[in-house]
Amino acid sequence: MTKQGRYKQSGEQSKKHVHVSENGHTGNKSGCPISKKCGGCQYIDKSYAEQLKIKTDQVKKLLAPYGSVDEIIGMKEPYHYRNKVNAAFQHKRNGEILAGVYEEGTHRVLSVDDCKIENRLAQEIVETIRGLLRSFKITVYNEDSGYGLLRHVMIRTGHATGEVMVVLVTASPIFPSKKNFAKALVKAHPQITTIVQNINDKDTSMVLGERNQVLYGRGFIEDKLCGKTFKISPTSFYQVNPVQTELLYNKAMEYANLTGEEVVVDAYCGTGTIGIVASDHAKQVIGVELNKAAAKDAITNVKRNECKNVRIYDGDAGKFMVGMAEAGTDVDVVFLDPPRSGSTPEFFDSVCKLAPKRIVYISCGPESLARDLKYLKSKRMYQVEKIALVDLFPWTEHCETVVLLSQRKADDYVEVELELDELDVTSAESKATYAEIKDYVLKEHGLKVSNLYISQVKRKCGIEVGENYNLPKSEDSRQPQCPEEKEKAIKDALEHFGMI
Ligand SMILES: C[S@@+](CC[C@H](N)C(=O)[O-])C[C@H]1O[C@@H](n2cnc3c(N)ncnc32)[C@H](O)[C@@H]1O
Repeated sequence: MTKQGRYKQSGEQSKKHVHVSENGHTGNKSGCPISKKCGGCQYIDKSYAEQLKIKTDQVKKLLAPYGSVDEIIGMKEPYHYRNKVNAAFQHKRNGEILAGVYEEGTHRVLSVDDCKIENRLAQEIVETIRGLLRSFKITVYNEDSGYGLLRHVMIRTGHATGEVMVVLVTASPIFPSKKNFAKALVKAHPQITTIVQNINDKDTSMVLGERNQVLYGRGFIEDKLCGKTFKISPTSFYQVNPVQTELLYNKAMEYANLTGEEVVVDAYCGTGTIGIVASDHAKQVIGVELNKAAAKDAITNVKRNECKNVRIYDGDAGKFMVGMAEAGTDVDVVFLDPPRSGSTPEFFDSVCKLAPKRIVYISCGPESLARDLKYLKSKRMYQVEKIALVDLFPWTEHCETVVLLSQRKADDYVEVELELDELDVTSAESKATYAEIKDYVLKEHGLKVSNLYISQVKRKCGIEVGENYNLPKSEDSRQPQCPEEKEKAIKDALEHFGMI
């Protein structure tokens, strides 16, 4: 759970404690009474101008070996931008209920009067829920004893649409008077468009469980970004600062420089936002996302925005790219927007095989970005052209980076070519190419093996090699069968490459 403070808005009061910095943005010396304990806003005591400078310096230092960094794109009004608010609850000894955030590194709930970054309405709704708990006799979950019902509340708001989703996370599916509770909540805040009960009955520090039950409305909200509409479910990823996200996506589109002719990959696509925004300017967009709920939302979003040229796949981006490379798909531009931990060598090896003209890397983790750029640099195929910074997370130490890489001229690098007979169209789950398997078998066993033998053994081991790949053309045609010795050697190779 993120650790930001919240509650009763006293905007006027907090203004008394702020100071104005050189660029007119305000800094906060004492505006948040729990900032030291909460730990969510590491830069709460700095002016906004100082925050931007620190972030720029940090990224410049990390990315110095790759290129120069453009001036950071800051937020005009860097307050109450978070469209997702999580609240934890706790009973005090005197019976009073606290609603707030966990004190950093603990599971003690901190109650707060004001949070600079969270959506104001969401904060008011949390406060209302806290009040309703007593009248509805709803108990608060106690992590130590395992008793109690309400574990967390998550509120997501659509910045452009004004839609509001309240997710009540309960430890049990049995929620007495839930419909009446939902009714009372909507009466207090008619802006709420949907209420979902999420059941989390596991002993875990994860906020959300796997089951959802809609108590009111559609069970999701919609928001708009760059003129497109997006469905947001309780569990799907959606950027928390929509105002800055539009600037981030605009920068990514500028870097991609699409003309309408390109085949584009949107890797780690979440609910499909980047690919859908790109789709008006591309021939075809292929999105891939691991989280099933997000991929499902992405498919809905493709239909919702009537994008005829976008296809979404559910799966691991690295493995998906391996499959694309092995199938020899034409790709012109790759967007990737991985989680903070960054991407993988497997992903970049396949990107190099696909050889798109441009790569647009969007990152919320400068360290993992630097690591990945180092890896890409070692492949000598791409060079960094531009680096932009967009501040998506004012008052915190986090920042978003966009990097444009373009393919170096052919004589600057050694191109790795895939042979046609390597094409094994459904090899998304394979980890080594046929050539790699052949090399291994020759080196380790001194045996030469054919593609046919490899495909026979792969099939025997239950590895999908494509419906008709290397199968006899007709029922009665005779094909040589892989001898036992070679079969053993190929199996050894498959084991070596972690394929069986
Ligand atoms: C930083 S988010 C970006 C989402 C989207 N591009 C956006 O702007 O909203 C990273 C996404 O990567 C997904 N993800 C994490 N690991 C993945 C993997 N191995 N393969 C594909 N997607 C993955 C997450 O579920 C999440 O939706």
